[in-house]
Amino acid sequence: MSQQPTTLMWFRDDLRLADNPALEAAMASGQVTALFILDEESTGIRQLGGAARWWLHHGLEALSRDLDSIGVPLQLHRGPAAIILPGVMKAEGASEVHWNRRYGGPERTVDTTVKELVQAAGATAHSHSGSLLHEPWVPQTQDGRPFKVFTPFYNAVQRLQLRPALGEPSAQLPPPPPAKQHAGDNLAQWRLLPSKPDWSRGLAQAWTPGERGAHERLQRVLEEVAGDYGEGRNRPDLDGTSRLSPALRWGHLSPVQVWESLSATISAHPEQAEGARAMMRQLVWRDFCWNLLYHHPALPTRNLRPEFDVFDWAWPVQAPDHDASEEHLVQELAAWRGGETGFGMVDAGMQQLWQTGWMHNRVRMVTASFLVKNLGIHWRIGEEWFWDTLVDADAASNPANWQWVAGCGADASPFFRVFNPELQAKKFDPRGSYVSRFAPMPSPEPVVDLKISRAAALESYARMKQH
Ligand SMILES: Cc1cc2nc3c(=O)[nH]c(=O)nc-3n(C[C@H](O)[C@H](O)[C@H](O)COP(=O)(O)OP(=O)(O)OC[C@H]3O[C@@H](n4cnc5c(N)ncnc54)[C@H](O)[C@@H]3O)c2cc1C
Repeated sequence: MSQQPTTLMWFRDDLRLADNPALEAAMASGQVTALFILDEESTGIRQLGGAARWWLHHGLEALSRDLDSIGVPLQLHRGPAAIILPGVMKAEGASEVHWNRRYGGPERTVDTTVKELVQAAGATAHSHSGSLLHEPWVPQTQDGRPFKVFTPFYNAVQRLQLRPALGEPSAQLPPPPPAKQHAGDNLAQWRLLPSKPDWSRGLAQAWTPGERGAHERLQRVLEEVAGDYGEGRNRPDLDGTSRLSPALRWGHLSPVQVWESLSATISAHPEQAEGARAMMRQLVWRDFCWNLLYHHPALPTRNLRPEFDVFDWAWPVQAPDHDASEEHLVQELAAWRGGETGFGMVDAGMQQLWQTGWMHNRVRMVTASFLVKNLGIHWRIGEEWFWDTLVDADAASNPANWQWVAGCGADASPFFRVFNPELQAKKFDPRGSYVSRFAPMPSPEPVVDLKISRAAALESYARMKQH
């Protein structure tokens, strides 16, 4: 039997076997060796947050087991991808590498460099579309520009043809030779898990990272959540949303798989169509955020609306009785992070985030609005905290949503919407069960006066508009 050429599959944000276009193509063309590179050194690549590292550790363990079952070895390497990947190709004698595309600025630069190096070495690099519903350059306005507002983007996406989801690849034969010596790191060497203290118990109780856990949750969502999503989605006290965000973030599921499953639910159970369609619309929000990042690579750090650069969150100074000293702001920030602001909905959200690595969307909006508008602290500081603590933190959805709440984002969100955490709690946690589950008791003294701080925010905004 002739020896098949070795092909590399480079995993990144797509830790799954099924509906993985790059893996499918790699397996069609040769004997596959899989690779994951922990790259925290290439220019501009953002270091993963603590909760993300926890997820990555377990996600890679699961991936490695799943790959084992189809006879594909997984190598782990750490360092700049532009050095590591060509090195692995050489060591393996690989003539091809496949990956699913990434859309952040620094990641795209790395991928372009890697492609050039691979080609210069006489091999080929193939990129595939596997992590979004549609590539970010596909939905366009009538005059060929990227969208800046969600609703027309959503309408345009509705008119596009979605690729069909792929199944799981069959096992490769003959079985691979035993792992070569020095074929990468051991996962434990990366020390992705927290120790001293180990704060991950709540995360471990809440989540099962990996493709299997993701499919189990998807099944449950289809059976029990999607139909009522229209009403349940705003209720943090209920299991009313999919909680698939980390599975989508790490690519244990593709958005195409979720979309297809929801479409099938609509066909089989038309009475669930409203809820399922509302959930599909949220998947388009995910694509929209990646569109924004693709077309505005500075999204994680720069206001999308430049007029906000002038005023840049300096308004607490304006509130008559507000202590705007740096020391006081640091205390307020600590109260926000620690869930000790004295506002039940904010505190419950921040505690849920700390304990489980996830927070309900409505509460994310409330806590973000509170930080930016009532405490007058820059959205970037909140974004960084979420980046560190969310298991689903991603380079597009996190800053895009922070900017949306702050009012400086691309979407036409009215800045004047300052969420009132007390009213939000009454409306969306009517029995108080969410707040009493997560918020500390007794509730601390409120760190700020809602009315005064709101008025100060609005006044500063009005002044900015006059600028
Ligand atoms: C300040 C702030 C920060 C956020 N940071 C992130 C983040 O880092 N990563 C992240 O995935 N989401 C983020 N979101 C969006 C949203 O809160 C989460 O996607 C959602 O709460 C995840 O829960 P779920 O899976 O149950 O969502 P569901 O309501 O079940 O929605 C289904 C899927 O659609 C996508 N989705 C839903 N809402 C949004 C949205 N507003 N923007 C982008 N995608 C969306 C998610 O992939 C989600 O899993 C943020 C929202 C806010 C207000």
